[in-house]
Amino acid sequence: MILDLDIGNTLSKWRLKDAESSEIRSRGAVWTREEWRPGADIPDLDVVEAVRISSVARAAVLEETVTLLRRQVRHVYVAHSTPEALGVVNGYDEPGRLGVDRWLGALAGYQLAGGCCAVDCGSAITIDFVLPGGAHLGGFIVPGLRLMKESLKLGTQNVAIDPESEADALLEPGRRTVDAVNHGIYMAAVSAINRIYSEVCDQQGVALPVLLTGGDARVISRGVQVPHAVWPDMVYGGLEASFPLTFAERAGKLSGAPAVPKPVSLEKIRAGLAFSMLL
Ligand SMILES: Nc1ncnc2c1ncn2[C@@H]1O[C@H](COP(=O)(O)OP(=O)(O)O)[C@@H](O)[C@H]1O
Ligand SMILES: CC(C)(COP(=O)(O)O)[C@@H](O)C(=O)NCCC(=O)O
Ligand SMILES: [K+]
Repeated sequence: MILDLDIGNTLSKWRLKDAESSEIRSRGAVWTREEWRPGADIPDLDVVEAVRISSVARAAVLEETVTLLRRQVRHVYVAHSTPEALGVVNGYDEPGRLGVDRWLGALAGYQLAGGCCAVDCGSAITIDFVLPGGAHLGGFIVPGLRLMKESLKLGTQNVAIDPESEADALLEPGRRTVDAVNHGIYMAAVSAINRIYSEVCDQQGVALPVLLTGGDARVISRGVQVPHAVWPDMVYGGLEASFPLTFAERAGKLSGAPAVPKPVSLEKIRAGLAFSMLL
């Protein structure tokens, strides 16, 4: 079995993948912490022959995790942001400083769609752009829904946005604190994504497919107006592409990859942008 780990600032996600059949056998998530208990937090390591890790948590968390895993697992692969990989050129002045989850998302998105806009809706919402030739432009970092809510300190922390809510309902003015906050932060997040996408496509003269991932991808998806696909395994896709282990991975097949969304025309994006400037 292959154990894939995606250690975020809030949640550490894991999945077990069958090295022979490439099927996903199980998956889970625990709060990001410094110490793991195999068997309780993550699967028993006896069945694991290789681990692939993406981590943006504090360096100590990654160190502890790698030390623990190396005792029991033969192959431990840790992803890092590099100046170039798989046809993508990292747009950061200091490529190693780009969050590795963003880098893996960009690699997966490029592998799947060519140029793309990769949006990761987790503790932070990150919006990264890769042009069809493989140039990563850099991106945008906005606080995630949960961080925005916590920063307000209005006692509404524990009332999450219902992931089933209709986007229309979330656009109405709230008549109590919790709704005012939830609708406000939701609008802040989706307006930022919609606007940033249009601005960058306009600047670059290209309409890019949009891919969403992260814990809040589904609810944010309802408010994103441009065509897009939700790809919960996008970061794992970057791990697969960087460290291909199974037959399917070596053939370039990324698990759980959605159909590539067809972007609207650049003319339409520009018309939308021009219209929003008039208001
Ligand atoms: N069941 C859940 N438990 C915790 N957070 C959740 C859950 N469902 C959605 N979320 C949202 O997803 C975010 C975490 O998403 P994730 O992509 O795992 O973030 P990160 O990679 O930063 O740890 C939380 O901040 C919260 O807004
Ligand atoms: C921006 C992030 C905090 C997002 O992390 P996440 O929300 O997935 O936990 C992470 O990618 C990170 O720590 N990046 C380093 C800074 C940068 O990318 O510029
Ligand atoms: K993120």
